[in-house]
Amino acid sequence: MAGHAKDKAPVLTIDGPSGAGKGTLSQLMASRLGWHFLDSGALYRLAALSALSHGIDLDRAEDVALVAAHLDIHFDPDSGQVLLEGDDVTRVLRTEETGGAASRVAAHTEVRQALLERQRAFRVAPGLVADGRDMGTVVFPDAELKIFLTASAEERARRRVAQLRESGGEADFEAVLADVQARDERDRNRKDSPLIPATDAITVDSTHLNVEAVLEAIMEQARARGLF
Ligand SMILES: Nc1ncnc2c1ncn2[C@@H]1O[C@H](COP(=O)(O)OP(=O)(O)O)[C@@H](O)[C@H]1O
Ligand SMILES: Nc1ccn([C@@H]2O[C@H](COP(=O)(O)OP(=O)(O)O)[C@@H](O)[C@H]2O)c(=O)n1
Repeated sequence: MAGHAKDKAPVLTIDGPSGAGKGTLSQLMASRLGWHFLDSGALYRLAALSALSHGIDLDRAEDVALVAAHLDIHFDPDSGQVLLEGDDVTRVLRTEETGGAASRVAAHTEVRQALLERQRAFRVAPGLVADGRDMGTVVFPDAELKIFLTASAEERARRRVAQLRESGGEADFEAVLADVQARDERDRNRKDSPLIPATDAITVDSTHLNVEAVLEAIMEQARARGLF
């Protein structure tokens, strides 16, 4: 079939703004399909943390790209622990502050290029579910199924506050909403790989859907494309 990557493992991409449920749904879909999972945002977060730990100004594109190209990461799938250059960054990786730093380094073309092949290397049999901002537009433009997962900014901020509180942190709704909106704005307006649905993406608005309902909506699309 024209445009079908027959020689490559199939890919399901889930892109969208912060707190839309991409990570949750990508992991659920990966386990339903028995496929691998790529959390591309974690790579941008790790690149930002690595730059900060080396005292590199996040605005210096080429310097950040250099650390991004040489990330020394260990991920323990059983415990979920993440080590960066031997340091345990599991908790700091998920903070809103790190998300903001990730979005700053993600605006640099040099950094995006440095991470491109590393992301594509996750595409191995039997398949890949990839979560991010540009999975369907830039990294895997020939993906078999592309989902653009959205929700209102208020709902996404509510989810993030609940998530931060559950993990023992403190979170103020107005502050989180402002952070989420600032990050969306930067991600949508950057020149390279902005947050935008691929022309062939299916948009799923999760504002009024629980996780089960979103999973069912994505499963239906996956079934329709013969991914099961
Ligand atoms: N449809 C949904 N309804 C309610 N809560 C959700 C839904 N989808 C995800 N969540 C919760 O919202 C939080 C953020 O989800 P996450 O998957 O981390 O989003 P993203 O990866 O898009 O930033 C998590 O605590 C998750 O359990
Ligand atoms: N494919 C990707 C994934 C993340 N990112 C950047 O990395 C930041 C953190 O991504 P994330 O997916 O971990 O963030 P959340 O959606 O989990 O809040 C985003 O705000 C983007 O700026 C990107 O530019 N491209």
